[in-house]
Amino acid sequence: MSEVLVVVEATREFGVKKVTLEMLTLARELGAPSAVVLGGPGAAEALSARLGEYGAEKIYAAESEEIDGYLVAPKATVLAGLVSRVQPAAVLLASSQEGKEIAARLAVKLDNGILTDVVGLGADGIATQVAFAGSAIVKSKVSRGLPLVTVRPNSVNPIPVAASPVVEQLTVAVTDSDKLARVVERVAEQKGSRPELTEAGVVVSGGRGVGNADNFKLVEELADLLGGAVGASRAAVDSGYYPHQFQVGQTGKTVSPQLYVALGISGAIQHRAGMQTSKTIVAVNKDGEAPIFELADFGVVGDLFKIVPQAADEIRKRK
Ligand SMILES: Cc1cc2nc3c(=O)[nH]c(=O)nc-3n(C[C@H](O)[C@H](O)[C@H](O)COP(=O)(O)OP(=O)(O)OC[C@H]3O[C@@H](n4cnc5c(N)ncnc54)[C@H](O)[C@@H]3O)c2cc1C
Repeated sequence: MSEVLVVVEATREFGVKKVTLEMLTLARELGAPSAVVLGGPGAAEALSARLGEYGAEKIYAAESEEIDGYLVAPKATVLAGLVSRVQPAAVLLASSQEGKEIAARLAVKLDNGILTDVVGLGADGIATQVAFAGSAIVKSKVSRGLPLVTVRPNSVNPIPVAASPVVEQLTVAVTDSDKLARVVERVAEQKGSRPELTEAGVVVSGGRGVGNADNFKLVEELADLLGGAVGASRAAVDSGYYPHQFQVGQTGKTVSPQLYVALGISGAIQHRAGMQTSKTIVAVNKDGEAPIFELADFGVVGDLFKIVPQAADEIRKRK
């Protein structure tokens, strides 16, 4: 069975990211999953147990200060060498900012096609892809080279299958032009206890209808009760109600949780672009004609300041 390379996304504090486990699950349907860890010295050892729990049969470890100390260029170079040698059935990266940039550089180096924002991939190489800012779902296939795809977080249900991965150390040889953008400092994001927005199973978002920054406590309270992340529309962000890194939409983050709750959000096309692949959408809006209701699985026409506290009380009771 051909290998399928999964490029590992991980953080220093929390280890392997959920999207990596999702990609390993997807890779198992396509061939033999091999995880590729690109990081500083010792990076693979810290991650290997978790990667094995999700079926990684092999781990390629490219560990070097040259990988850790520079932006994505060295990673693309190492990957290009590995892909040329192994000739995998497919290469999967996360549809994150970094994953997409590595994939794009890899595609150029290999003169290979690329598909981004993929939400499904068959053994025949046909991908289901979210295109045109989320307004279209298309079937596509890389017609030049191997399937090189970036996978959107939350597209696949991660299922563990134990494996005992063999670790192979890769030689890291990068060029001077790979080392033009050096990392000078890393600052851990202040996150609190909420899950990361793009990886959360539940997202509760507030829009201009929330009215002001203080009222966003209501959005946060509901998110916390549901164990979810908080999002915001651009109008809410532009009005200063909530920080920009939580913006959902065409010019913000793309989310695809099991449950998306939209509070006081009208449902403009640019907002929908970032959340319309959510599995279940619940909307609360006092305007029954708001476009968000065209998309919602469950809609409540009413004042969010009455509805949300009632919903929160009910959730507390049932807990
Ligand atoms: C190039 C471009 C990129 C963009 N990118 C994004 C993007 O990434 N993300 C994004 O979100 N937008 C984006 N926008 C903006 C987008 O077009 C909309 O303006 C924005 O999404 C509107 O945000 P909103 O729904 O919160 O506000 P509004 O459209 O003002 O809607 C507020 C809603 O709240 C309801 N409401 C008010 N009070 C209450 C209450 N008490 N209870 C219940 N409901 C209430 C109202 O009925 C209304 O439907 C972009 C626009 C452009 C041009």
